[in-house]
Amino acid sequence: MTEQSVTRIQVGGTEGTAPYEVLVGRQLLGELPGLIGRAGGPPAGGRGRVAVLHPEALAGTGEAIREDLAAQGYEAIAVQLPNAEEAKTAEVAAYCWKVLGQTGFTRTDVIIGVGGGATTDLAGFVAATWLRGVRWIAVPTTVLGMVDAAVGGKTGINTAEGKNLVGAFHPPAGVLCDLAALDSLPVNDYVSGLAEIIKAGFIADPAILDLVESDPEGARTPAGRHTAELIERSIRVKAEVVSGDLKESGRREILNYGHTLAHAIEKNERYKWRHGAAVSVGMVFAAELGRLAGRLDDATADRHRAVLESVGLPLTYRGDQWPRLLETMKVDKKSRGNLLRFIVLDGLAKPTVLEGPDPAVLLAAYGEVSA
Ligand SMILES: NC(=O)c1ccc[n+]([C@@H]2O[C@H](COP(=O)([O-])OP(=O)(O)OC[C@H]3O[C@@H](n4cnc5c(N)ncnc54)[C@H](O)[C@@H]3O)[C@@H](O)[C@H]2O)c1
Ligand SMILES: O=C(O)C(=O)C[C@@H](O)[C@H](O)[C@H](O)COP(=O)(O)O
Ligand SMILES: [Zn+2]
Repeated sequence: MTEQSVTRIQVGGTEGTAPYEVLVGRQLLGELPGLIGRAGGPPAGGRGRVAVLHPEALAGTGEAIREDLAAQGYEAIAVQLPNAEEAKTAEVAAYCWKVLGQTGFTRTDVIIGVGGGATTDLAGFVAATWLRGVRWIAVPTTVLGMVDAAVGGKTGINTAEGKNLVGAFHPPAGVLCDLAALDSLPVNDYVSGLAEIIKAGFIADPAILDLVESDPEGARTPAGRHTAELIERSIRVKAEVVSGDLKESGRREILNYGHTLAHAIEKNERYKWRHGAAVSVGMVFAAELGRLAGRLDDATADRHRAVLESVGLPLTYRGDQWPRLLETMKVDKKSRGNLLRFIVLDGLAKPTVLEGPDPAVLLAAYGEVSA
């Protein structure tokens, strides 16, 4: 991809939803008005209303986008959200509904979520629920947001009982990934997104793992020589999966690799852990579970620790938390009644579901990630 070129990745429409594009490039914000129009925007002539939802850390960016849209004739408001997971609450959603109600937001108006995955999850959830569904556009500004959260239509909030337990499947009308946004991303947040990239490598595209292993230091920075390819390959993995299973009735579950334990860790840490850090530990756990269940070869299981550690992601969690983590995993969205279900690998890029593993095997796998 050259400096000014834009990569367009298609996400197919399914289950009554429209197809959309994920744009990857630089200086992409000029694409917003066109996307708003294609999003079934306001009546001809009228520019209508646009709500730019952004985190506190991106107040300048949010206001700049609002000003630009106002200059183009939109009635544009900016709504500041808390940073990170503090945005993914019912209270913040209710605040957004109040603002939209007071602004007279109608079904031809558009919500724009500008921020990381926590912001786009909340913005998408507000779009899914306001007036039973208005259109929205995602402008992810983190690695994790670009390669995963903004694509695929999963939106939602956390509750005291668990991660993402309230939400809706509500695909965006388009996704703008401006790689320039990554220049200001703190390194720990940047590295957190690498967990989802490495996940895509293990479940579907092993070339991603080769790229990370060839330059782990470079993988940790926006200036890395493989940055654009790592991001685009990961988006393509997600786009291909969600194009065939929007509502996770089957194959989409593979994108949840490492997440059963990850979400339990995030809840146990009161959502203070970065999602990617929890997913990293969750993937090592899932690899050990696959190995102990006789499904995964040693080389691929061992490769998990090597690749994740090479970019600075954690491999272990507190060893004294198993009972609480197990309880939380029971309300994981992949569970069916009392049946625990895990995504494991039958080999590299061969994800599958392991149903009802022996509790002793689960405990032994946890022992392998216990600090
Ligand atoms: N819906 C999905 O399919 C999906 C997929 C993966 C993850 N997620 C969710 O995404 C969330 C994690 O997203 P994340 O890793 O992007 O974290 P995040 O949204 O919490 O952002 C991390 C921090 O960086 C700040 N920030 C964002 N962009 C920045 C930038 N360009 N420069 C400087 N600071 C910036 C944010 O304000 C925040 O403080 C989790 O809640 C996870 O559950 C959702
Ligand atoms: O898009 C999906 O499907 C995923 O599982 C992607 C995950 O990386 C993401 O964290 C997702 O939010 C987890 O889904 P959940 O249904 O377990 O909340
Ligand atoms: Zn995830």
